[in-house]
This record gives sequence, C-alpha cells and structure tokens, in this order.
Amino acid sequence: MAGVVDDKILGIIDIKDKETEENNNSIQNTLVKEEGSQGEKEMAHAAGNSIHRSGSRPQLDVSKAEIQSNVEEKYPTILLPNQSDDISHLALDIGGSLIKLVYFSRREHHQSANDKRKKSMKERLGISNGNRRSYPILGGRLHFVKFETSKINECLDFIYSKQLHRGGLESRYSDGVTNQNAIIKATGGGAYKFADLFKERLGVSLDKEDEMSCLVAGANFLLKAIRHEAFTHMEGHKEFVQIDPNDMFPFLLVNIGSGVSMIKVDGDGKFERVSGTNVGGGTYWGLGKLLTKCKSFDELLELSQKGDNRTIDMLVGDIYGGMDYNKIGLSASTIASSFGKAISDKKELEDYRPEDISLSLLRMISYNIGQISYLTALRFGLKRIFFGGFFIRGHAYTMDTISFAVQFWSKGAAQAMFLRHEGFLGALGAFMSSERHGLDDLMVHQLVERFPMGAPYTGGKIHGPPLGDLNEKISWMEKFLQKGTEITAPVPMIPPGTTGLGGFEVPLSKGSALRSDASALNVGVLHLVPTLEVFPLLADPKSYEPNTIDLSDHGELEYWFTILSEHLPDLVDKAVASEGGTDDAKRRGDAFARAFSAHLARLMQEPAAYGKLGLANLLEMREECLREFLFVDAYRSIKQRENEASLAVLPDLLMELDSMDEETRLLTLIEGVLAANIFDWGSRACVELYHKGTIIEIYRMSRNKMRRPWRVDDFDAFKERMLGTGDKKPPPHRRALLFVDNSGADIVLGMLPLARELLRLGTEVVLVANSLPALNDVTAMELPDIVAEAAKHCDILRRAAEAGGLLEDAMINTLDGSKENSSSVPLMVVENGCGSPCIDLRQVSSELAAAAKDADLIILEGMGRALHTNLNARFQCDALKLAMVKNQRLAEKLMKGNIYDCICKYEPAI
Ligand SMILES: CC(C)(COP(=O)(O)O)[C@@H](O)C(=O)NCCC(=O)O
Ligand SMILES: [Mn+2]
Repeated sequence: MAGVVDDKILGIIDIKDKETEENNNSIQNTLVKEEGSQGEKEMAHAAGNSIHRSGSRPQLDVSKAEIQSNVEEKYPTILLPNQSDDISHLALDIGGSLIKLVYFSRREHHQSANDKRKKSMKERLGISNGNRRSYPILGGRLHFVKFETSKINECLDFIYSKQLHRGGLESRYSDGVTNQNAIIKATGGGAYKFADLFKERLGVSLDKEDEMSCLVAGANFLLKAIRHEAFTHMEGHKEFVQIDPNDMFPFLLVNIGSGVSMIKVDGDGKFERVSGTNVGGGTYWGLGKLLTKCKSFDELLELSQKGDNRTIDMLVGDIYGGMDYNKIGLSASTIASSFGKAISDKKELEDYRPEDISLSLLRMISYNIGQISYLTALRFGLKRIFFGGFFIRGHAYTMDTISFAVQFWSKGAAQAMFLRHEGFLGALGAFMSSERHGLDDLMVHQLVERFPMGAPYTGGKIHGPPLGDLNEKISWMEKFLQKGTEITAPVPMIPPGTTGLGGFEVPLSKGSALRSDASALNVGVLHLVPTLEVFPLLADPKSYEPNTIDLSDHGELEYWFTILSEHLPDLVDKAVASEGGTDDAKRRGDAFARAFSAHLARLMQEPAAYGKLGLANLLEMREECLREFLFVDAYRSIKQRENEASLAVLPDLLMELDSMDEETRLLTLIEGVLAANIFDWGSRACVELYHKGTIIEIYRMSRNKMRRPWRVDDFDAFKERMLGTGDKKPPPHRRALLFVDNSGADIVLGMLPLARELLRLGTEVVLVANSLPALNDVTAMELPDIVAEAAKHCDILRRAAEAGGLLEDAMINTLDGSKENSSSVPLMVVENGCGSPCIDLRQVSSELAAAAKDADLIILEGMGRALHTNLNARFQCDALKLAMVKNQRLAEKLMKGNIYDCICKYEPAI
C-alpha cells in the first residue's frame, strides 16, 4: 500500500520538479541578494535576545512597588521607586591565601517582537500571576571569581572596573558619585584585616558575616539549587550524586582551608562546629614550602603528580619483608608511617626528590583528614560527609585519598562527597546572608550553568581578572595560538589516568600537567532563568535522565569528540558566511573554532569537569560557543532556502493527502515526517547527500526508501489509538504538543501536514520549537511566518492558525482578508526554552509548561529530541517519538540497525 502512495506523491512532485528546480534557482538568487539583510539581522538579533528574560532592576526595596503592566502576567515588570543604590550584589570570602568573590549581574532586557508573541500566547494559554512571590525572582547571572590574597589590588581593580560595589555597571542610577554608604557582605579573616583598604580604595564598608554560618549557607544553597554539585571520587572515577533537597540533612560538612572545620549540619541555619583539626591545607603548604622550596601551593600540588611516596613513606611491606599483614587487613602497600623511611635512610633532605616529598605530605594530610572526618561522622551517626575548601582544588589524588580513608575506616558505611564549588562556600553563604539577594526560593530547574567559551579556560597561567568583552576573548584566543600549542595540539586519545588503587598507589597521571587553576575550570557562570520549569508531563521527573548515550564511556566520548571536531571547519564556514564573510566574522570564526576545540579537549581529558556530561551538553555547548562569538544563526540562509522550496510543493502534497482514505493518510503522514527528517545539517552523512541533488530530489529519494517495518515500528498501536478499530472511533486527543525539529521539508512537508491532520480530527495543536537557533532547527520566532505561508493554501491550517492567533503574529492577512471568529480548534506556537538540537525536559519555558497542562499527546521529532535525548523518557500522556537515525554508529548502538533507519515509538500514557 505504501508503495502505491509513494508513486502518487512522486507523480505530483515529478510534474512540479522542473518548476521547482527553476524555483530553487531563483530562490537562491534572491537569497544571495537578501542575505544579511536588515530584516534578517533584526530577527536574528531578537531571537538571540529571547531566551534570558529578566525583570528590571534587582528587587530589593519593594516598598511602594507598582506593577507596570495592565495584564496579569507571571513576571510583570515592577517599578521600585524606593530602590536605593547600595545593593550588595557582591560578596567576598577573604581567606589567608585566596579571595573568593561571588557576584550577580543583570542584563537589561529590550522588548522584542518575540516578547509580543509570548505575551499573546501567555494570555491564550491562561498563564496568570499565580506565582507566590509578590516580586520577580531576579533574572541574571551568578559569577564566581577568585584572586590570590597577596594580589588583593587585582581584586580591588576588578571590583572597581565592574562597579560591583555600586550595584554593577548596568546600574541605571549611576551618577558618578561614590556611594559612601555602600556595603559589601564579607566573610573570612580578611574581612577584618582588609576592611580599611576597601573603605579607602572603594569607599565601601565590609559587612562581616560569621564564617561558619556562611559555609553552611553556601553548602545548603549549592546542594539544593545546583544539579550536579555533589560527587564521589574513588580510584579516579567521578560520579555525580543527586541530593534530594527534601532529604539532605543531617550531614557533616568538612571545610579544608588552612585549618579544618567539621560542622554538623541539621538544616538551614541549624549547625554546630563539632570538630576540626589544625592539620590542613596550611600544613601541607607550609611544610611543603619548607621541604621543597616550592613557590606556590599549586606548584607543590603539581609536583605531587610526579611523585612516588614509597621512597619516603614506611609501608607495611617494608616492615613485613614485602608481605601483606593479612590478619588485620593491611596490604603491603599500605602506608604504615608517613615519612617513616626517613628515620632509617641515611639521607639528607636534598637526597629526596621534592616530588616524592610533596606526594607523601599530601597523602599524610588527606588521609588524616579523611580519617578524622569519618570518626566525627561516626560520633554523630552521620552517613554523608561533604568536603569543601580550596585545599581540594579539584585534585583527583587528594579526593581519592580522602575517599579511601572514609571508606576504609567506615568499611563502606560512610561516603565522602565533594562539591564542585568547593572553594566558594563561604563567599556564596555571605552572598546569601544578604536579606535582599532575592534568591531564597530558587529551584534547581531555574539555574543553567554555562561555561564561558571564550575565556582562557585551557592551559597556561591566568594572570589578572577574567576576560570581559568579545574583543578581549578573541585576542586571547589569537595570542594563545601564537604562544602555546596545547589547545591546538591533538588531544591524547587515552583513557583518563586513574589516580591509584585504593588511594595507595602513586598517581598514574604522571607528567600530565595539573592545571594551575584547576578549581576555576570546574565552575561556570550560573544563569538564573526564573521562567524555566520542569516539563509537567514527565512521568517521573526525579528519575528522568535526558541523555541516552552515556559519555562517561571513554569510547563514546572519543567518537563524538571526533565527530564534532570534524564538523568544525564546515560549521565555521557557514557561520562566517551567515555574517557576511567580513574580516571581523572570519576573526570571530577562528576564535570560535579555537575556543570550542579547547573545551572539547578539556572534556576529553576530564569528561566530568563541567558536571555530568551527555551528548546533549556537547551539542548545546557548540551552539553556546557560536553565540558567545556573536554568530546568532549560522544556518539562516539555508533554512530560508529550504523553507521556500518546500512551501512551493506543499499545496500538491496536501491535495494528494486529501484524496486518500484516513488510514492511508495517517501512514503517509508518518512516513512523510520520517522521510523529511533527513534534512539535518548536523549530520555528516546527510550534508554529503545534499551535494547530490535538489531538496525535492532528496525528499523523494528519502520517501522512496520508506519501507515498513521500520527499525522501531509502533505505527499500528498509534493508528489504533488515533482511528480505532472497526466502527469504534476513539475520542480525539484534546491537545497535542508537537516538538518540531528542522526547517524546510522537515517542518513544511513533515510536521505541518501531521499537525493539520490532528486539527482535522479536532485536536488542538501546539507546535513547540526552539527559543534560539541551533543548526537548521526551526525556531518559535520563525514558525508563524511559515504557518502563515502554508495557511494561504489550506483552509484547515488557516482557520486553526487564526484561532491560535498565529496569523496576527505573522502579520499576514488571510486570503480573503476575513477575520471571522472561526470554529476551528487552534494551532499555536510556543518556544521550548532551549537553543540546542536536543531538549532537557527538566528545564523548559513557562509557556511550554503551561501549554502542557491540557495536553494528552506529545510528539517528539528528530534525532536530537527523540533519540539523543528522551528516547527512554516516559510521560503521563501518550507519546510518539519519530526520527530518522542519521548516524551509522548510533543506529548500531541503539537498535542494531543502520544509518537512515527510522523509529516510530509509541507509548501510551502511564
Ligand atoms: C545534531 C543532530 C542531533 C541533529 O539531528 P536532528 O535532531 O535534526 O534530527 C544530529 O545531526 C547528530 O547527531 N549529528 C552528529 C552525528 C553525525 O554527524 O553523524
Ligand atoms: Mn535538528
């Protein structure tokens, strides 16, 4: 049956083919002329601004506040007439060796055309101000920066350059006059020691906060609000642990700074410092400095990487003639006495290698801290121990040693966990101690962590404050290219070195340089996006894992790393062309490629460096990196060309579909979606195909290959739900959410006709599209125009689009100019909150979450949304996952299939 249908569709397209090719040529000509036109730029700019919405000024003094909006919105703009200028957006933890700084920055938000679309959609979906807050949560970013205390002037310059002591550069109320009343929250000994210096240099007072309360407040905030904050580290293996915010107390917080504090935490603000030890980071650094002549802590730590402590430590085997001491469970390699060999060796200090001394010292101190921590936890019946403080510095060997000690002494009953923001607990706590930060109720899904792509995050020593503007970033990448080779050198394709069995072998990662700034590498900028929500139709949000492929498997990571690296030259060409191919665009393109490669290389070395790594994160990182170098939409002209070519053949396709019976039509529609999903500029194989024919030829070829059964084929079950069996007609779905994928044939000849069929059956349809561009994916901004074009030739679409307010959005009048209130179910468009080819349903736009409330069918389309992510996701409503697999390895791995196989996975509501 399908074969007959194919022939008919092909028949029509054949007739049109010549015309279409001519059309294509003329479309291409028009595009050459129009590429980079003002209209396009404005649209891209608006799209580029759309994802992060923030209110106006940060909330703080809300007295006499007025809502500046007549529509009841969830996040209305609020006028705060009594807002003064002395807002602390900045908090400091000034320790003996490091100053940790946490600051909050806002973005001014300009209203765009997209905002109007969102506003009318919110009204339509009935999103009201049901929020419990009387003021908006701040939209903005939380930054983490550190300086050496000895270079406090750099820190002061940084604060001054960004005007952080006065509420930031963006402050609308800047009047150039130094605010003598400004107050900055600060903790740590330096808050006392340097108070006068801050007053003198910046005219600000340091409002001192208790160090312990800050550590606890910081840890509590991180554990509650950041998804991949806590992790275990055993034998070189890092594993993230999701802490349930409702079940996180009690725990032991061990903060390893110069000395060590052990704090029993029972709740927010409920804690007691129950123990500590004077043998801590300061001891390692102090003794290490005396014994090795190292000039810095990081240098000492780096030395330990190449050390062998067996030359200096007395091991069980040294005492027992190379044997284990089995009776009490000690292996021959267990350290019996740190530095013990020095007693009997007839050696002077110079006879020992500084590397060995450093390692022996590190192990002695880490092991000791681990052991005391465990004993303290045991004393209070605590199972979980979190370690923080800058002593750890993301150093694998230190963490392994501590973990080993905890595991060894507790016989596996207690677990050591570490925190990614280990060094910033105090500064974060000081930030939170301000009653006016407005972040109290922040939830995990409202924070998105981004790793700035252009900053010098790889190799080399970083001097001075982090880079600010785009030009600085580009220059840095250029300079790096001249000076160093690390980031351009091929990445070593070896599994990351383990740091040693049981914490008692020497580090295996010998020679591989420990980054001097290791801790900073693992901390990104926290973007606060108050409008993000968990997709309400997830069956079990707690166990939901978006990624299908686990990149902690080194082979997988290596494969995808190679794929993305190979894509880069072509992507850079597209990106540069999308910006008119100017010298500036070329310079940005180069810098983008270097920055992205550097991050890939970093992740190859340490896959969990930025939190749990999935393929979706890598694909999103690429888009973020493009945006950071101001490439707002690299595929814009390709998308436009494909949309136009597909819209030209849509009327014939619709006519042919209408001549079919219902069952044949449903099958043809699903085939159409699968076939048109081939237009994917992110797939190497597909891009090669595009050189071999016109859009329509490729579409036809793809349709021709549609042979059932597909690799996963639940079509019959889907058909039964849609059309029933025999005479029994099931009720139509109330509302369907269609997560659309690519532009061109994919949306125009695939998803739109399917949407039309649902509308015809009486189901409301919501097209869910990206908020920001990613590859050739269609965006929510672009959809109203596409729908309006399609609606010119189709009554069903026209009436539904009118009912959904889409034609107003597209600002296109209908054929007959009629505005009569149609009786059709609506066709709507919502943005998904993402700018990536994949979707993490734990963080979607509030618009989508609202639209989901009445939905009883979701259709996820494409490799990114239905395969790389969400293939295993379960929903509370019926779900259909449709995709063509455009990668051989993925097809083999996921379904023992081949490239271009299709999946049609239908799962009824659970
Ligand atoms: C980036 C993509 C997920 C986009 O696929 P889509 O969602 O458009 O179907 C996909 O093209 C992809 O996984 N590409 C990399 C693999 C490859 O080039 O074979
Ligand atoms: Mn896509």
